[in-house]
Amino acid sequence: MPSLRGKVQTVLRPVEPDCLGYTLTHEHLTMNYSSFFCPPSPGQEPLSGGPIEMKNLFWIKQNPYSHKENLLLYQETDAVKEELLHFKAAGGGTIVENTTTGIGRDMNTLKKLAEETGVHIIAGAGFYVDSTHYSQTQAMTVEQLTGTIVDEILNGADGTNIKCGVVGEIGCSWPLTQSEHRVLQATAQAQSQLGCPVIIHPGRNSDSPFQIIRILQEAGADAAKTVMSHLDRTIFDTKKLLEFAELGSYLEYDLFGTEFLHYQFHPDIDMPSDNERIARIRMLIDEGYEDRILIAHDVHTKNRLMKYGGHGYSHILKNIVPKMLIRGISQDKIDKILLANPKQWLTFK
Ligand SMILES: CC(=O)NCCS(=O)(=O)O
Repeated sequence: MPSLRGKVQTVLRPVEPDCLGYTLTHEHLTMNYSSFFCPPSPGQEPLSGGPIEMKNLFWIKQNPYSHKENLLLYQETDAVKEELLHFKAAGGGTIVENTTTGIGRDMNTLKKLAEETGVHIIAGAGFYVDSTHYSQTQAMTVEQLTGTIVDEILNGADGTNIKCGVVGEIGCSWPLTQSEHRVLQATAQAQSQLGCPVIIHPGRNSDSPFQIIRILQEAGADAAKTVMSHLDRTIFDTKKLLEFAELGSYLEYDLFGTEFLHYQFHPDIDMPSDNERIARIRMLIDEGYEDRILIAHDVHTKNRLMKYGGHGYSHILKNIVPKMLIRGISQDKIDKILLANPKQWLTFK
């Protein structure tokens, strides 16, 4: 088995890190999120069925998890292909596809999309949050879970010979469950065997990222090769965010394009706007963390696609980068965030 050291593993083949180009480190191209359906507020039930139309788009934007069809991104491969070509035309090179076991990972579709668009696609190994763990997953030991993750990277996932190139997004709830704890330990063991990149979906509590990094490190992981996703909705207090940054993981703001009044998964959380995300990133750069920042959109519902009036996969390149420049983030720093940092993270050690 040739070593992956110094390479990035896409769904087509291992490639040289220099060929990645602008990289979004947290997206989904095909996924089934139906198990996270949130029943709508009383009186709004009729809105959750039926097709996505102009007249219900605003409601879906505010209640993305209450519209049944909106959760079935896997039905939109043709639109996703078109939008990947749009991403490429906007200067994009690579997408890390974070769909793991439990939310409908589809390796064959990822391979086809990579072949047909020329965009580098990197697939995720491992498991999403506990509520999606199969009973077999719940029953597995850390060693067995490690074996599965390693196999998905070295030999291929889901009965294919198409290989994953990162571990994650590894799903964590708050409070963390025992099964998620074992998956984290297995993630750390796989990382220490393979030198691979890891990406984590934390629970919706500001203590969750700290707990996760501690568990990973105790099990042998390298925080410097690990991404903490979804910081947009997880750590709001500046002092606490800087304390977390000190632990050494990548700091990912990956919900660009998500702007709504009411965050259905956690009503106590006010989802920030894109302008607030840019201000946070600016603060982290000013504090010296420019080598640790990553950004993405985490497209995972249909309404985020351009086909349905959403921003697609090009919003960061077309709209966020120009706004970052206006807010005093230099092109040099932007290139770190979209080019150098992803390349560094994705290269096997
Ligand atoms: C696919 C996925 O994990 N979506 C949820 C993102 S969120 O930050 O927990 O809302």
